[in-house]
Amino acid sequence: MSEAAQTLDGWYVLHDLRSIDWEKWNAASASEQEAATKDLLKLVAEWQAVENDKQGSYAVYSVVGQKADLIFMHLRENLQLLNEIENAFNKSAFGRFTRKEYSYVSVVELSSYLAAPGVDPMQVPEIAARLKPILPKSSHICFYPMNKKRELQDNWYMLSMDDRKAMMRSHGMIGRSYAGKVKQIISGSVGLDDWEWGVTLFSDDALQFKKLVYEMRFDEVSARFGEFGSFYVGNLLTNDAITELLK
Ligand code: VOV
Repeated sequence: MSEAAQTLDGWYVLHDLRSIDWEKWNAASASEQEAATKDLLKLVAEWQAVENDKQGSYAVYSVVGQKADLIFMHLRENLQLLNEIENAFNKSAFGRFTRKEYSYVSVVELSSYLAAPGVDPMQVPEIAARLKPILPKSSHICFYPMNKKRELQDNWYMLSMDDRKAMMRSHGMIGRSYAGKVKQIISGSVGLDDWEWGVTLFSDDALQFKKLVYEMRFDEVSARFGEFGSFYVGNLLTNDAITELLK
């Protein structure tokens, strides 16, 4: 049996994708619409307060294209807290105007492939901070789930640790060349959801998502082993943008 990579695991993650039922919304009275908008902004304020206390983080984006209208990303210490967030949303005046399109449950993960030997990673402040990240409020988000192949010829899980380390080093080098342009949050979901990882990218320039993902397609770990689910790309929804959207 090949040696399993050790993982460091941080906050749990919920990606919650919704569509707005515009027919219902347009049929609602102005006061109902106003109450629903207020309720959504109240939820956002609660999420922001939790983030200010460093007990979790959140992101709200509108989705471009027809897969959904909104993507909410929440990070919390445990699954119960994530469940509370989705229940509160469902019960809210705004939640009643939405349809559930997709969700993804995972946990922020760092793998040990590139860890410095003899160092306790939890004692390195930057590593601890990466496990409980405050999500950047960048202009754009890109989210997709992925697997690593388990086929006869190309089975990631049967490669030696050294081979996997070498490939992850090359992967990390490409990623690092996007420093300052793209921030990545990798969350593990083996045993939690239908794919093995959630990949969430943030950038102020959406074109950088295409450039980064394209470049990685030529790198062995993605070229040989990567399998990808649907991509969701979106624009930041500030409070003003939420009010404008629902006007
Ligand atoms: C901004 C870009 C960026 C950077 C800097 C970066 C760096 C790194 C490092 C250094 C490491 C290894 C240690 C760790 O930190 O875990 C990883 C790990 C990982 N990555 Fe990555 N990645 C990026 C970006 C990045 C992208 C765009 C993708 C999607 C791949 C694609 O083809 O679409 C990805 C995937 C992953 C995954 C699934 C893992 C876990 C693999 C496992 O088997 O455990 N990643 N990644």
